Amino acid sequence: MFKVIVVDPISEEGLKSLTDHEQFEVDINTGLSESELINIIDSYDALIVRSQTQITPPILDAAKNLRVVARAGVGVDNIDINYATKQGILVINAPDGNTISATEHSMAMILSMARNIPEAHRSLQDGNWDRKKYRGTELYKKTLGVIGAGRIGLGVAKRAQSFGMNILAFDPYLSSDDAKRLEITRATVDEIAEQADFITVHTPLTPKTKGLVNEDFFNKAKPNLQIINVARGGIIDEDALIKALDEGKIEKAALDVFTEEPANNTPLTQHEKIIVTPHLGASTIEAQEKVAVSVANEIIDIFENNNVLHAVNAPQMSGEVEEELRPFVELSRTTGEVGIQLFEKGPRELKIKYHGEIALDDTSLITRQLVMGVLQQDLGDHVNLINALVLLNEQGVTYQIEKNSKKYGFSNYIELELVNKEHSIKIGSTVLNGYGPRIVRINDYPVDFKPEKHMLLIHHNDQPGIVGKMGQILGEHGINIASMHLGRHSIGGEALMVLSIDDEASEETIADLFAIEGFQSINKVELNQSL
Ligand SMILES: NC(=O)C1=CN([C@@H]2O[C@H](COP(=O)(O)OP(=O)(O)OC[C@H]3O[C@@H](n4cnc5c(N)ncnc54)[C@H](O)[C@@H]3O)[C@@H](O)[C@H]2O)C=CC1
Ligand SMILES: O=C(O)CCC(=O)C(=O)O
Repeated sequence: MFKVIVVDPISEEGLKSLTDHEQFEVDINTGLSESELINIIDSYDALIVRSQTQITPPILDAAKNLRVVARAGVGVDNIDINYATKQGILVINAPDGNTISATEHSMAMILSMARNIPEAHRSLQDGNWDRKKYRGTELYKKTLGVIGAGRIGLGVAKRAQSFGMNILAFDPYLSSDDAKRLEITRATVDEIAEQADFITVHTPLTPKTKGLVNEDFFNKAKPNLQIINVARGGIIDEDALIKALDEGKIEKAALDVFTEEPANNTPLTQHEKIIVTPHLGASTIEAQEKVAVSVANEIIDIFENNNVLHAVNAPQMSGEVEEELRPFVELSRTTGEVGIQLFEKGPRELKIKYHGEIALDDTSLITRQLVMGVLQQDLGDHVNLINALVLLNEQGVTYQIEKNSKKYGFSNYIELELVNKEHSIKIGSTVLNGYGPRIVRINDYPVDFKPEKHMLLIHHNDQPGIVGKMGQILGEHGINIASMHLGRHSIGGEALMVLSIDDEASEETIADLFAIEGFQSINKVELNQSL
């Protein structure tokens, strides 16, 4: 039984798949303070929020059993993503459930602003009949600047086109092909500032987008500019906006979002040239149901099938893909475990190479498994697919990835190199058709073995009789050899022996083996499990 807590008001109808599911117990407990949530969170496996509840480090620290934080909406600014990631807690969102509602709200804001609807409504209610004062502006043949051409931005662009507007868009991910197909002109932020009659922003709030529309922008703007923000407070610098409106540099603004919400104590909500709504973009029956259905179904899929469709802090994972990549996934974690045990000291850098067909795949899951293998030795179960790269960074270890679709002797080849100032170790691995996962290279030695739970890797001189002596000593210690592989550079030169044994070798056994003439070093490798 998995326990889920819902801490913000969310469509209960939309949560039905979860509330009706026999494997899940759902508690709806909204309006909790931070300390109230801290007191109860440790018994829950999943947490569902909208935008009110702030998911802070103290809550995540107390959430000892939490696997998933689900945001029933797009923006995840109320969740401390970095901290959740560090704690190994998956964060998901519902990125398209409220797109249509936010798009339509943006159009409503543009139209209300252009036609002075809120002001005219209020004036008429006050007993006036003032038709001249509330003369508006047509959208037809005007230029709309869209900053952030994602789901909502493009939705607004499409609707604005049906009003006969020309669209300029700025988004680093908008390709020229897509722009052409959508009949949108790609433009810079400056070009939008200089040419647009209306502007709408639809980016997330990031260090790059914070204050993207600022005093400098307004100085370049046309005096008839009307601007809206239904994305996140702060993308338009609020002080600069008030100044530009007061100085007549632009004409009007419409805001659904604010840097501080609830926005009860700001001149923005009282300004005569600004129309406002209290973050209503996603507030429709349909959007709230869709986002609730989305997070409810995804939570079930995560706990039942390990499928993650809308991960915010992890690669997308699906049970199916994982099944397909399973041999590589297990092999890579094991490769990391073998690598760190052979390296002995802490590495400063990991160099990961993907060669052959696998280089064409999304390898993020495999990279994380390699890193998990490396870190698990010291960090144990705390490391998982969500936090592996963050914890690696915290250990002061960098990593780099090289991909080459050319084959490297095998149709697929993964190489992990652990590096520090003094030395480096390379472990090469592959999945052989019909034979499964294999380690095929250790440094410059070609080898071929399936990693097993108890192993010994012995550097020795290639000389007659050495294998017999080793077998005899292991026998005397009651240790059976399951398999043995030898790799050497040249006859009589340095060689590497890889032994799988049925039981762990004691320190005493290793000391006795080390006494064999010609043995240079012995590394004991203990894996969490055999492949
Ligand atoms: N007011 C409300 O109730 C709602 C607000 N939102 C907010 O609307 C915003 C957009 O949401 P979606 O369209 O669903 O997201 P999306 O992820 O589909 O689109 C965001 C777009 O912004 C672009 N972008 C990111 N950084 C940029 C930059 N520096 N300059 C230009 N473009 C940049 C991205 O490339 C992406 O195409 C988000 O902030 C979201 O939280 C979403 C739903 C409801
Ligand atoms: O849940 C809400 O009403 C806010 C929606 C929103 O801002 C978002 O999804 O980013």
